[in-house]
Amino acid sequence: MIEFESVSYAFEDVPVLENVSLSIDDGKFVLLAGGNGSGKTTLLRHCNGLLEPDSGDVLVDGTPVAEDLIAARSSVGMVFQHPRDQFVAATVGADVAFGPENLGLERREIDRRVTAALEAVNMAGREDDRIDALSGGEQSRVAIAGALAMEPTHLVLDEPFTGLDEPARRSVLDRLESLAADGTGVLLATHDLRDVCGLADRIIAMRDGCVAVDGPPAAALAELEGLEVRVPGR
Ligand SMILES: Nc1ncnc2c1ncn2[C@@H]1O[C@H](COP(=O)(O)OP(=O)(O)OP(=O)(O)O)[C@@H](O)[C@H]1O
Repeated sequence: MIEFESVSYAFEDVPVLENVSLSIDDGKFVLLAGGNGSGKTTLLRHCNGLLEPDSGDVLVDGTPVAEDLIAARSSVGMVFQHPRDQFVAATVGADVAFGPENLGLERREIDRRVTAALEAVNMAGREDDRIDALSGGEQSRVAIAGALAMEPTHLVLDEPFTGLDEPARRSVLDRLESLAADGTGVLLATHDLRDVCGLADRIIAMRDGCVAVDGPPAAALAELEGLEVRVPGR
């Protein structure tokens, strides 16, 4: 479980998160909606300690993130908005292996995880491909595989469809749908709910650093007016 307890955070004295409290159960598909600058990225970055609250606490599986960063980062896999921001190696296999290598796992276990993570994103057997030769959709899926190789309980994604054409968007969405069906929790930040809300168990919407709406999709969608979020039918 990921829990935010009265979390506030400011960039240079400008409040960005204000008294955010919420908890996200394992195995749920949760959409984090909100317009530009509403605080989605900042909230996500608190889930695995990339940012620390000025006040309040973020807990993963009951432990404050700052107390055990390694545990939080094993439990919460992060996929950034632009996959290129997260690649550390030139080839697919080396990149996906990077996280498990840093956990100090044995080679056989690392190889097993890389194979499984690439299978999960439909990139099986592509270990030797150069990342810079992949399409945008393939890069996004490799970025997701890099997070999956840590065998996280939650996969946290920040606007993963940015810059993708429709087929690529569809293929990333299909992968997320099957991961969620297999029990991985998904927390996905987006300002465009049009073809993702059918997958969600819950929508949390932010406005000005606060949680403005939180509930099951049908109820939440009815309350999103004025939040700069694209919803089905609009
Ligand atoms: N590194 C930073 N320094 C100063 N201000 C920042 C920084 N990062 C974000 N902010 C500010 O914090 C606020 C929230 O930004 P954040 O990126 O969390 O919102 P967002 O909902 O993810 O928006 P977007 O959809 O545009 O990515 C914005 O006003 C933004 O300008």
